[in-house]
Amino acid sequence: MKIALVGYGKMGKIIDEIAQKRGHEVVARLKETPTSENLNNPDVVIEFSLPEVAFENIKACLENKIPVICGTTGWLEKRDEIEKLAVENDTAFLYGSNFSLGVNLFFALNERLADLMKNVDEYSCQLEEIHHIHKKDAPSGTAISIAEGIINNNPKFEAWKLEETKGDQLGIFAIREDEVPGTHSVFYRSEVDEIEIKHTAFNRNGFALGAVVAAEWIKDKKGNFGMKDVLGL
Ligand SMILES: NC(=O)C1=CN([C@@H]2O[C@H](COP(=O)(O)OP(=O)(O)OC[C@H]3O[C@@H](n4cnc5c(N)ncnc54)[C@H](OP(=O)(O)O)[C@@H]3O)[C@@H](O)[C@H]2O)C=CC1
Ligand SMILES: O=C(O)C1=N[C@H](C(=O)O)C[C@H](O)C1
Repeated sequence: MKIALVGYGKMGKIIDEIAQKRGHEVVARLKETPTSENLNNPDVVIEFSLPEVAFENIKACLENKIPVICGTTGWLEKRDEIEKLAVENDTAFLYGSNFSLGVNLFFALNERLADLMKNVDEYSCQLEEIHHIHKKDAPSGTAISIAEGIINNNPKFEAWKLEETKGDQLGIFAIREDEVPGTHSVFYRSEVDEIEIKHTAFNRNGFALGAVVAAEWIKDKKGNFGMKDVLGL
């Protein structure tokens, strides 16, 4: 496949390497808004840029009828508009807050545990995410996905907020530390014990591989998708 990379920072560079190892041609490496010219006629775009520019980047690609794999987080208030554009332009869009296989298995485990806990009043629930000091958004997109998984499976919670859990607001602590690639924990605490489920990324390779696998999957698809569709979870 011909892959265009929109956003060429920590993630873009690793995706470039993995895509080429898997036999793909990387036809663009952009650090600016994509156009029909600078994209260089790709089969698919993989977008890992910044929260403040992702919407315009994705919009430009979809309006050129090019399918997009988006990993950029922190822009989801405009997701509905993007998903409408994908349908209107007869192309495909796939957003993943986290493309690693491990985190997507963690998402399924988290939802099952939340369902088990919905009738158990002895435990409080708290989320924690730890990332490198360069990260622009908080909480992480992965933490938001985890929170949404709990909210959708446990009616005790209506929404999420930064900091401690209070009433029907599920708390997320966002910690920025050194060069941490991404660690996510869910804690259930009672007066007598604690249950923790945790995912620790050792590096960014799992994120990058998942994005390239999603790009291979989305070819010839139409509509809006997530990593659950790619992995069959
Ligand atoms: N879904 C997932 O699995 C993962 C998602 N992410 C998310 O991906 C995003 C990128 O992360 P990361 O690579 O670490 O961030 P970086 O800051 O390392 O890279 C961002 C890149 O975007 C470039 N950029 C700036 N403006 C534009 C623009 N208008 N159009 C296109 N590119 C632009 C930057 O260029 P310049 O260097 O000139 O500023 C830089 O190359 C973040 O939102 C992060 O949360 C990260 C890891 C995994
Ligand atoms: O910025 C990062 O690095 C990461 N961001 C994503 C997120 O916001 O969840 C995914 C991963 O945790 C790394």
